[in-house]
Amino acid sequence: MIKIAPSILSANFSKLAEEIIDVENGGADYIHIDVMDGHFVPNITIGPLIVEAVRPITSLPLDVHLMIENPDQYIPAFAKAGADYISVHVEACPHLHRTIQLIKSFGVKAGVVLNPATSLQSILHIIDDIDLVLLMTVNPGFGGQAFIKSVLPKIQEISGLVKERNLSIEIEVDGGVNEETAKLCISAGANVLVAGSAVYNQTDRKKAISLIRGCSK
Ligand SMILES: O=C(CO)[C@@H](O)[C@H](O)COP(=O)(O)O
Ligand SMILES: [Fe+2]
Repeated sequence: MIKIAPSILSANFSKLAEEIIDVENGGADYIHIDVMDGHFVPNITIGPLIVEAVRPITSLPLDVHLMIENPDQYIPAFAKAGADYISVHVEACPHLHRTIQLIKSFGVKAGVVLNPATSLQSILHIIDDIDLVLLMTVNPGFGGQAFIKSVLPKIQEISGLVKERNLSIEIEVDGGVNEETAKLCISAGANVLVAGSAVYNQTDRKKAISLIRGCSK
């Protein structure tokens, strides 16, 4: 079962509630929220206040992707704001195991994110502790970038590991996912596809979501 997580980064923020309801009605499985701090990545976006405002708008799980330095400082605020998943970049976590325990202490599902250049080796020690692995298929910071195909073997590698060890970890991909690149990600073993521009740049979001999921309409 392939899940689609539209990223609101590409939504029209002047009517955010409508934009979220539109993708929920269109069959989205999660709402992906990109949090950027202007330090870990060269862009600034959303804070806990927006997560809190979005929470009552939808019954879908809120999938919060933290692209920030020192995530431990802000995890409590995002958890209290209503995040269902909080994912942190391994590149921003010198004490990754502690950070994952902090996320889970709030009853929130814990994810780890790897930049395209980061190898799976960096998360092997915490593989039994996490709910989700997010593999970036662009360099984080902006929507609308081109998919980096060289990440595909890493998706296959984590997928093989998850099967071999019979783990219940979701494998999410993020960046440049569209109707075509989605097929490559699904074949490699991903089961959650984040899509920002490929959903929100279309007027018919239901059709866009179906096409990314691999349905014919
Ligand atoms: O985390 C990020 C970017 O850093 C993403 O979630 C983007 O928002 C995805 O946008 P598209 O590449 O699908 O347009
Ligand atoms: Fe993201």
